[in-house]
Amino acid sequence: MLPKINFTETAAYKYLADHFIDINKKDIKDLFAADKERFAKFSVFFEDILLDYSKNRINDETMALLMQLARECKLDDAIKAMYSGEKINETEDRAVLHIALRNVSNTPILVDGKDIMPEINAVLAKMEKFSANVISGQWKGYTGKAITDIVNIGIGGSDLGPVMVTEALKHYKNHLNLHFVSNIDGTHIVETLAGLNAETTLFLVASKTFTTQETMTNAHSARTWFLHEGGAENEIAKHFVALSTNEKDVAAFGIDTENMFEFWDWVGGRYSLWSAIGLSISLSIGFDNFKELLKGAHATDNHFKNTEFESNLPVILGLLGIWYINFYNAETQVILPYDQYMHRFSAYFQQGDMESNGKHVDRNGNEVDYETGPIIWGEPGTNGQHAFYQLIHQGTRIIPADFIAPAQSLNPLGEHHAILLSNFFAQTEALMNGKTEEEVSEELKDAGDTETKIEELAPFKVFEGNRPTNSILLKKITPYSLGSLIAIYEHKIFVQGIIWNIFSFDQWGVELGKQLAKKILPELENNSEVSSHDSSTNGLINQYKAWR
Ligand SMILES: O=P(O)(O)OC[C@H]1O[C@H](O)[C@@H](O)[C@@H](O)[C@@H]1O
Repeated sequence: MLPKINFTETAAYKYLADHFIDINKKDIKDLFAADKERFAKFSVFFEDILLDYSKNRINDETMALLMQLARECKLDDAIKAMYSGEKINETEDRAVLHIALRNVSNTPILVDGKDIMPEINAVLAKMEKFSANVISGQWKGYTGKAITDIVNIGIGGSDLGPVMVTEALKHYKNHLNLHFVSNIDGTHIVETLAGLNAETTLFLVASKTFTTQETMTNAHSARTWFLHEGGAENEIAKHFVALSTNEKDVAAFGIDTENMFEFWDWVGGRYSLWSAIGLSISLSIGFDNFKELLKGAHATDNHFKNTEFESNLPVILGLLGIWYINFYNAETQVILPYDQYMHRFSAYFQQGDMESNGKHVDRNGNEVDYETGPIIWGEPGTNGQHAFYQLIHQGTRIIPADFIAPAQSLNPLGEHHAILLSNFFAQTEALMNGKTEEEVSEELKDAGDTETKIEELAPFKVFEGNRPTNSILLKKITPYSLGSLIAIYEHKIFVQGIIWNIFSFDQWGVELGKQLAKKILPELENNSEVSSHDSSTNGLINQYKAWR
């Protein structure tokens, strides 16, 4: 059982509320001026990852109180509960064990008294063999040709992780072409299949439940396409495999359960890239690299479990988030990777974070009276700089930002990486320091502007600064370091969920829309006027019918 403590009733929370009044008057740049040790104090290494959190609106006391808050909320007990396989996903009566999927040290992990490691290792061995066969060309399509194209059909957690990781690790990929179909919009599958040859295409039907409407519809369309292109029913096994927990429905679809890669109900969809759902990753970069990804995540898992809170990256990041969300009323959190390969990283954590902590009922079943999960967004730098950074620099909201960059480029090209990184360093500096009216006036004077012009323009050119950022500098993007980084963010979400006293591993909020769509679908079958809904929904449906 997880602790069920209202964090706003802890002593630490009350101290933090008082402390906030004091620190809110301070500027980060003054805190730097007053403390030569600030960077050393507020930065921490984990292997080849450096987290610098010194450019935040914090001092020693803030961090000490945040750590106290974590202790009063019994974060340590919660971590132990997760790692020991307790059913901490109480509303679904399930354990939460993505950490087991990457438990490369193989220490037993028990669920209902049974060690789950042998099952995990068996699926990994099956993935290894299958990946090797497909990559080497030993696995043949129905006309005896090797596979050239892989199409992963899945949505949500059965899509976003594989997409993000295969993109982030594209540098390590082999000759196989990867495609991902998620959207129910027919355009997605039509456009994907348009360039493909059925003889050399392998479909991975990725769905934990194997009942998701989008995935099942797309999978059936892929099957129809395969048969239409010349494949026969009894050749489906050579071109369709399933990644799922639902053996019965996989068999009903016509996929040989020999070609099913299993996972388990204690793997949440948005935490499933480490499971059989990662088969597309293993096919794309080879199983050895997939294993490296798992190893990197495992290293983070050990760090999170064994390191004191004060030097624990997920704990620090989680608590800083709490500081801004619950004391500064920050509504969003922006994630800004300065790495083109990581262009889906923020999108991935939109599901990871928002589906986990977008909850308004606490673990006691009561409405919360504080804010929970933030809105997660972001794009890679430097593209974001030319799009939305204006609002981060000069808008009215406080937007805590995570800047992420690799020190080494995987594509060294002239000055590119130095220019990229100069922007990475400059942005956090600019957000912190801002630009005073004096500095602006000086600049305008140097440019030859008149006194009147200077007075007119200055207010618009002032940057108030004091905008908080974390910088995460990695040595290099490798399967291992990416695995570590993803796991850091996963555990950060866990930390925040524990403090907010919410259940982070269910997702009831995705159900209502699905139910209503199922009710509406039959109403779209004929042309008769619909009147069973509110006037807006009726009006929209009837106009659709008139225009289709
Ligand atoms: O893998 P599945 O079962 O197809 O689910 C896909 C997605 O469905 C729902 O939107 C949610 O439950 C997500 O968490 C999940 O990732």
